Amino acid sequence: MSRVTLSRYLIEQTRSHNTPADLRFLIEVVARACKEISHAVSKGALGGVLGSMGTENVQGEVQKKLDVMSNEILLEANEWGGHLAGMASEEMDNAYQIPGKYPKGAYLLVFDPLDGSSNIDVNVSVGTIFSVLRCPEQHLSQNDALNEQAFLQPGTKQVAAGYAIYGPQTMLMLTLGDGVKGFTLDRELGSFVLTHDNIRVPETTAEFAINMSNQRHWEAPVKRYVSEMLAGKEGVLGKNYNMRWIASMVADVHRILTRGGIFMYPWDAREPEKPGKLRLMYEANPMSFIIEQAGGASTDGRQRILDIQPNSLHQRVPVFLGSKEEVARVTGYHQE
Ligand SMILES: O=P(O)(O)OC[C@H]1O[C@](O)(COP(=O)(O)O)[C@@H](O)[C@@H]1O
Ligand SMILES: [Mg+2]
Ligand SMILES: [Mg+2]
Repeated sequence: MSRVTLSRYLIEQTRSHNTPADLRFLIEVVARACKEISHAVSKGALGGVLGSMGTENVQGEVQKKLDVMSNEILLEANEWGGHLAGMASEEMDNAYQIPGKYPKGAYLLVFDPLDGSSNIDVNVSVGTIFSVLRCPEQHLSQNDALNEQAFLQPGTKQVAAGYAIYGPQTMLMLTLGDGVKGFTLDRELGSFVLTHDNIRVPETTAEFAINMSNQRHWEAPVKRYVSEMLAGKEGVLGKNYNMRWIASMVADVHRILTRGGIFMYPWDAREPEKPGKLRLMYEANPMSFIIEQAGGASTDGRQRILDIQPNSLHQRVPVFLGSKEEVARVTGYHQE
């Protein structure tokens, strides 16, 4: 069997689907950075990479050493590639402009450098989530400093999105807007190899993922939906549901891409002023693009996530994504 590496797949895309060459190079650079992060994560205590930095990010969350390292790896790898005008990250207060360069690259890269990092010290799968947007024309001129405004585009404008998952295997899941492909890192070859073609999320499911400890703080539609699932065969939904919660969005979404399910992180009343826990730009948008491209659905309970017009870089959002039928059900409950 001839192996299709990520590079070969991207070259084919350039030839047959007119994927721009600079987008192809950009994805290659991100994939290379993910290999480096995978290597750092896999070293664990041997590499002295576990534990916290003793700092907080802009959102007041404790930064792990690997959060900061992963962020630096992505910045350094992409800074001089020539394909970007700027980057934004969950771990940086402000948008990052590629220094001293004209003309600027055509794209913007947005990422959660290490998702699920609270799981690092207990050796559970974590990952890198990324999203690629076109830099709006007016921000490409020589004199215009790149600011947050350039990034505030709805998820429908993404030209590519993906995540790398660092688990028993390191995988890269990618969409260029034409389905979802899965690549597994072959460590001997040093390449991501296409192993999962045409990934589809089943439309129905009997598996849900939510942090149940927040149940008492949820809104009524979410309480209703989860209690109906818990009622099982004897309840109104007429079937037994299974529950999983890894507390790493990449790992929970990866399971859903593999065998279906619904993932929920709703608004809750612990911090009522926060719309949700997950970040629109770094987590919800790229994952929603991937899930939709695999035949699933994604909403904030009221509207399609990809249609939301962002108003700030670090904006948060409630998330309901996965198998179409279940996402439609819980979204419908919010509308009743
Ligand atoms: O600990 P909780 O509240 O269940 O939250 C888990 C969620 O938080 C996250 O870890 C947030 O991501 P970060 O690790 O990038 O901050 C998601 O991956 C996950 O779904
Ligand atoms: Mg995250
Ligand atoms: Mg993170």
